[in-house]
Amino acid sequence: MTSIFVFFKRVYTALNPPVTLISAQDEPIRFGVLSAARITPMALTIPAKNHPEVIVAAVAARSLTRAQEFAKKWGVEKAYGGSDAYQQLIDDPNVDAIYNPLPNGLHYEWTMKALAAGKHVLLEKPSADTADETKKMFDFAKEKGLVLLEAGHYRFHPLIHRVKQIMESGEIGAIKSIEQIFVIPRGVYLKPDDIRYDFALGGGSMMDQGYYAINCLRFLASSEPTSVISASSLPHEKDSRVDVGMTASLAFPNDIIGSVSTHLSVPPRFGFIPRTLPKTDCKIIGEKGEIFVNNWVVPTFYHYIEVTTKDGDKTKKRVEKVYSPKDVKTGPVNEWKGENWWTSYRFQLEAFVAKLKGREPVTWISAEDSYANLKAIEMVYEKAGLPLRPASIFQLPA
Ligand SMILES: NC(=O)C1=CN([C@@H]2O[C@H](COP(=O)(O)OP(=O)(O)OC[C@H]3O[C@@H](n4cnc5c(N)ncnc54)[C@H](OP(=O)(O)O)[C@@H]3O)[C@@H](O)[C@H]2O)C=CC1
Ligand SMILES: O=C1OC[C@@H](O)[C@H](O)[C@H]1O
Repeated sequence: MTSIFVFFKRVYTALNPPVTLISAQDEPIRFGVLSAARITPMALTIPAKNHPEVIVAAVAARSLTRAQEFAKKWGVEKAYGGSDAYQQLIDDPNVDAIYNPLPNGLHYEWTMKALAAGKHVLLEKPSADTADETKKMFDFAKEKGLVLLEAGHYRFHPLIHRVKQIMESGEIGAIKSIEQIFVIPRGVYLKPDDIRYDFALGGGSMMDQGYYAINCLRFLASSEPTSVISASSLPHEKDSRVDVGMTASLAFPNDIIGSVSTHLSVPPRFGFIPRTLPKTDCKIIGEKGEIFVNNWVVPTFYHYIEVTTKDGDKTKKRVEKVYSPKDVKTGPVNEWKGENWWTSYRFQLEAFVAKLKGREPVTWISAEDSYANLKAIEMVYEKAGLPLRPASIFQLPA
């Protein structure tokens, strides 16, 4: 009974966090949002309510009505609409940082434009359609002295750091394999015309759930894949370049095999029993045991880590949950700021603002890391015989 109450309280507070007054000592960071994308409330406007140094100052959408509705619903001060709205937002002198949740294929163009206008950027994952574009954006941000962060939010939540800590403790012995499954049920979240099914916009399951699966493999293996052993895609019926699903197996240093399985549209069981929830599981197999992690992508709602170790004939099992940094008993994560209801997006916002303010964020996703993730995604596409997502034709004016 207590745990059901704790669950509801945590989820309710994550979605309705206490509103924090803007700090009087410091200038707040004023965000502008490119588009009225569905992810924005979760990734920015809700966490911003609770951040004492963040104001969501403006939103731009292709339709003014849509921008105004979004602004009204989420308490955003200003709305820009129309064909020039994105540029107007970027040029707004009251905006310090841009949140870019446009379709993947537009990430490069609008991030480059925002950086050119002197704005910091919190950029949705994956950074761009190609590794080459990713490098160009991060190089440009460095040249301009601006902060650019790929919004790989799960990496800012303490859960995945605890998983890595268990692996590194040697408890399950040398790591042999890491398996990632991230699949979402048909019809519940994505309509047939979703941006994820559009090749020109950088669609495909490897770009979407594959971003996380590959990222988590690389993070937990603490290395880059040396080759893709096999990769097989489930093609979209209207455009075979778009992978509705992908399974791939990758070789990592130290004889670790990583595997990913992604799907944008898992059919109902037996063709008629609907599935409702996405599945995000990770299984790490070591020489002396296993770690199973359920729901590491959005852990605040619910998750568990199950550690199984073998000692001769005896098998020991234990379950851990890491909602707050304090749940990690030893090591630097214990010192992180955060509550059990903080979402991965709230932790991410904390880090992004810290970086902008010249403080040291507790953790970060580097330019090299963002590049390497796209590179690994490209290796999978190549092995599967699919073309890379199209590079943007946008070029910054000289
Ligand atoms: N971090 C996370 O947990 C998540 C991240 N994402 C990432 O965020 C991004 C957006 O995803 P999501 O919110 O699901 O997407 P949506 O389709 O809801 O939003 C995309 C926005 O892009 C704008 N847009 C501009 N040009 C086009 C175009 N040609 N076609 C379609 N839309 C266009 C639209 O803006 P307008 O309002 O101006 O019409 C639309 O609101 C993706 O990169 C995705 O990978 C997505 C979900 C979760
Ligand atoms: O980033 C994401 O996280 C959750 C998924 O369901 C979604 O498709 C993806 O874009």
